[in-house]
Amino acid sequence: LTLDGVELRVLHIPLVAPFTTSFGTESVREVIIVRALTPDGDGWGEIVTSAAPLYSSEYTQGAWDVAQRFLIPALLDAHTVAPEQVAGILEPFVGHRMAKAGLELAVLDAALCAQGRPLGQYLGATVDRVPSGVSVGIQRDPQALVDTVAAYLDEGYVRIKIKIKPGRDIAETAAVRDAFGTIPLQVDANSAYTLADIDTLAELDRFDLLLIEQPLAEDDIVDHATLAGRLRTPICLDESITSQKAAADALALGAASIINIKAGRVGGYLEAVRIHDLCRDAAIPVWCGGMLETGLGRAANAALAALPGFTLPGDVSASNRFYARDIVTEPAELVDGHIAVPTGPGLGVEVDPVALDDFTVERVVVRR
Ligand SMILES: CSCC[C@@H](NC(=O)CCC(=O)O)C(=O)O
Ligand SMILES: [Mg+2]
Repeated sequence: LTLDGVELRVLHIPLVAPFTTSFGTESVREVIIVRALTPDGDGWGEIVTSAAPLYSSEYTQGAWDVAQRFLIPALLDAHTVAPEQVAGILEPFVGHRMAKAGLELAVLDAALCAQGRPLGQYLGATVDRVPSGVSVGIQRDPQALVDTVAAYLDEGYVRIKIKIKPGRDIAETAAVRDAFGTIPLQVDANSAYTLADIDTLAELDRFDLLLIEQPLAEDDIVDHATLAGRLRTPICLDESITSQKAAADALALGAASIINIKAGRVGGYLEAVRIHDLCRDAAIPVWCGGMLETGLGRAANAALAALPGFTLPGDVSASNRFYARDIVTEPAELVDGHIAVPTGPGLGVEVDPVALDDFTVERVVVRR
C-alpha cells in the first residue's frame, strides 16, 4: 500500500490498580499508538514499550525517537510497502523490536482493512474465541493475593499467573494453592533469580504448576537448560525469546519446553506466527503473553491466540483488568472465561477519538 505518513501518539492511561512485578510497579501505562496514513484509509498499531527499560532495553521515549528518526523515514522512502515487507525494510536497524512491531501492525491493519480481511483469518486463526488467563501482580501479602485471585476467579478467568520474586514466592504460591486447590496456576519471575536460587525454585515443584516463566535473565539460555534438568515443573521463556531463531536455539539447548509469544517482543505479528509454526512442528505448547495492551493490541493478541498451536490459556484478559476506560469502542470483555476474536476487517475494533485525545500527552505526524 502507499504510505503517506505515520502519526505517533504517546498515551498515559491510568491503571485500575498498581501492577507490581519483580522489576517494579506501574500505575500509569505510557504507550505509543501508531496510525499509518494511506490513501485507502488509516491503519492502527501499538508500540508496547513501558516508560522505563525494566522489562527489556526498550522504553517509550527511545521508541519515539528511533521511530521518528530511522524507522518511519525508511518506510516512507519505500513509498509503496506491503505488510510482509516491513520487517525487511526495518532490518538494517538493530533491535527496537517493539517499535518495529507497532509500525508493522499499523501497516498490516491498513492493508487488511482495505481488503476487508480480518486479522485473525489472515494470521490463521482456527477458533472465534480464546480462553482467558490473568496475570496477578505482587500484592501486599499472601492474604491480599488470595483475595485478588478470588475476585479474578469469580470473574471467570480460566488460569491464574502470579508474579514472584525472591522472598515473595513460596508463601504466596502456597497460599493460592491452599485457598483454591487444583486451579490452573503458573508463576512469572521476570528474570529475578539466578542459578544460586535453584533450591528455592525447586521448592516450587510441589505446587504442581503449569510452568515457571522466565526465572533467570534474558541471556541465561544455558543456565535455564541447567535449571530445567533440576526441576519437574516446565520452564517457559518470555524475555529470552526475541525471534524465531532465539526460539529454535532455546529449544535446541533444552532451555524451555513452553514459550510465551508476544508480538511486540519479537518484532511483530508475522514473526510471532513464525515462532508459532516452529513450536507447533516441534510439539512445543505456546501461549499469548501480554504487555498491558490497549484494546488495539489486545484485539491483535486475541487474533494471534486463536492459532491452533496456542494450546495454553494466555494473558489475553479483559480490558477492564487494567483499564477503567479503553481507547477502542468495543473493549475486550470476558464471556464464560473467554475473549472473542474480533471479526471485522483488520484489527476489527474502532478507535474512540475522544478517549484517544483524552489520554494523548504527545503527538507527531511524520510525512514523506
Ligand atoms: C509491561 S511489562 C509486563 C510483562 C509481563 N506481562 C504480564 O504479566 C501480562 C500483562 C497483561 O496481561 O497484559 C510478563 O512478563 O509477562
Ligand atoms: Mg513474562
